[in-house]
Amino acid sequence: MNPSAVTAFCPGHISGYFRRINGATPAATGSTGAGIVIDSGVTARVTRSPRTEIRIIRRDAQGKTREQIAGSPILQFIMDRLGVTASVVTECSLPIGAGFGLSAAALLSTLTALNRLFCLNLSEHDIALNAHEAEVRFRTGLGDVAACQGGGWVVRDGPGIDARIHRRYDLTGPLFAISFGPIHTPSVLGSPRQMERVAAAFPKRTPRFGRDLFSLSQQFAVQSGLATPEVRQVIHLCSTRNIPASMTMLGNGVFAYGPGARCILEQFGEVFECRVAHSGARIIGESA
Ligand SMILES: Nc1ncnc2c1ncn2[C@@H]1O[C@H](COP(=O)(O)OP(=O)(O)OP(=O)(O)O)[C@@H](O)[C@H]1O
Ligand SMILES: CC(C)(CO)[C@@H](O)C(=O)[O-]
Repeated sequence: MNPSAVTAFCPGHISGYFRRINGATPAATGSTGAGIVIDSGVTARVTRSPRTEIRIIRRDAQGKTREQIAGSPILQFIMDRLGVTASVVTECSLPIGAGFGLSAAALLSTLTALNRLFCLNLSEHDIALNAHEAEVRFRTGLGDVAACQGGGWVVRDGPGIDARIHRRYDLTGPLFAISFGPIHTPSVLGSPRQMERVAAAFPKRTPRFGRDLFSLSQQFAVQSGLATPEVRQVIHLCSTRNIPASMTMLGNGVFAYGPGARCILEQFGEVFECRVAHSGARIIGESA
């Protein structure tokens, strides 16, 4: 029997460094780079409905609603493309637009849930392809969908979801992040001048281990000109205490590794704690 409601979860992704690659199609367009798939992301609950209604809810650590947004053009686009209507409620606790890859997580969790609700017979590959193409079209991300197909800290060797992706799990401790506010991703990704600086700052080698990812990302954040003064200040303070830290691409924020990071970050604002995720999008519940 077909379920009446399905809930799916997808982890978020913090990009440490990236370079835009333009392909002939959205599927072949994306980025290479490295980042961390995190165990905090987006949960999407979908139910049958004659009209599509989308609600985004952001909650605090206690489950209290902090923010509610009606509608999501990118989710609406993907649903129109699939030819389905449903009521969709997404929930997250990390801030939107702050470099946690939540648009990719929202797409992947919603598509995973819709696929089950309507028995669409899409493979995981089809789901990732649809999500990636939507991200590229809307300029909301380049490499987040590719990364969120699995867990770990990741190095992506090419653009798109079929690129070789190396997943590693040697960052076993807690990660902490703060946000000074969003950065409008489409404006940065759509600026040829900014993309030139980003390409020039792309590291000449790949990270050898988890902490190395932070060093390369830090150099990239500064050399690309993307690091804001407040991000630079926090990263500098972390460096003086030997704490790996860098900028959450593309958000005005910092992510840092290890137990000592919390007390530094909390001097600057609300601290979000997460860990490296071990898997990508999945169904977490359904009702008959
Ligand atoms: N949790 C969510 N639920 C549903 N839609 C979302 C969610 N997060 C983002 N979106 C959709 O994606 C659009 C673009 O989001 P945006 O790229 O700014 O967020 P992000 O992915 O968190 O940011 P970043 O690219 O910095 O990682 C939003 O305007 C919204 O329509
Ligand atoms: C462009 C980007 C930094 C923003 O989300 C990310 O998608 C990436 O790493 O390609």
